[in-house]
Amino acid sequence: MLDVRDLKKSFAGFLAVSDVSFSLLPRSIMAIIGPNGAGKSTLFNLITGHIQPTSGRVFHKGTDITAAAPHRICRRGIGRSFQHTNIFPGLTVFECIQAAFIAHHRRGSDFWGRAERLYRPETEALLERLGLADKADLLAGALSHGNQKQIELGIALASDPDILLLDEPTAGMSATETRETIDLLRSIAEERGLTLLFTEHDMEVVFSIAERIGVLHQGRLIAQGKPDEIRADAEVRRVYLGGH
Ligand SMILES: Nc1ncnc2c1ncn2[C@@H]1O[C@H](COP(=O)(O)OP(=O)(O)OP(=O)(O)O)[C@@H](O)[C@H]1O
Repeated sequence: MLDVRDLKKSFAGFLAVSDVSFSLLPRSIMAIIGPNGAGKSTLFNLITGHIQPTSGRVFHKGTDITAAAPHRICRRGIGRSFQHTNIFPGLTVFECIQAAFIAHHRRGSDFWGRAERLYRPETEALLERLGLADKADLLAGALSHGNQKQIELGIALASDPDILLLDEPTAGMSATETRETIDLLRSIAEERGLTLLFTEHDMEVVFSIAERIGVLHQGRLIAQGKPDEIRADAEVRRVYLGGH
């Protein structure tokens, strides 16, 4: 589904990502973990075309997508949600998701169509699935942080991705919201046959949902493998996991 080969990004001589290689099988769930500044966001930005690599390649289903424009990569089926929520606070929850459907289907410039009539059933179904149906008419900006992250997940799902990149999907959530979000992600991924790649600082989240884990340290992927293998890896324990 995704093949990252020898990816490298240098910022004025500083190697933020260094020779990173890994592959994602269809329907797999992989976490990228590592301390602050390890290069996780840079790696995601390289995959989604938001920054250009110094060298290395990214393949999506066998096609080289290295350095393609972000909207093209999104349209190919690589969706993303960000660490800091990226919603329109002045729109209702319904309008946020509806706008994402409209944007994905490029209907925004449809002069004769009334935007508010478009994609209503799709929007309603997705809100229902996210557990946000009862909040559809509330302003997105007035919702809890956890609900706003769910809206963001909905915006990413509206583009019907086959891979979803999630940057700290449970950051800032309460324990209950975190548990609900993990359950939601797992079940939506299964239903839609999604491949998930996510970063996360909460090790409980990582070890409860990831089938594979990659550990970034100073830009290098120092280990990758199944959760048990990562837990037992001496170098990973030394640089990152500590007591986990
Ligand atoms: N545009 C940039 N110019 C220069 N240095 C950068 C740039 N973007 C990131 N870096 C540096 O690259 C390194 C990796 O940063 P990155 O944000 O990818 O780490 P991260 O693992 O996502 O951290 P966090 O967990 O805090 O989000 C850091 O040292 C950062 O200062």
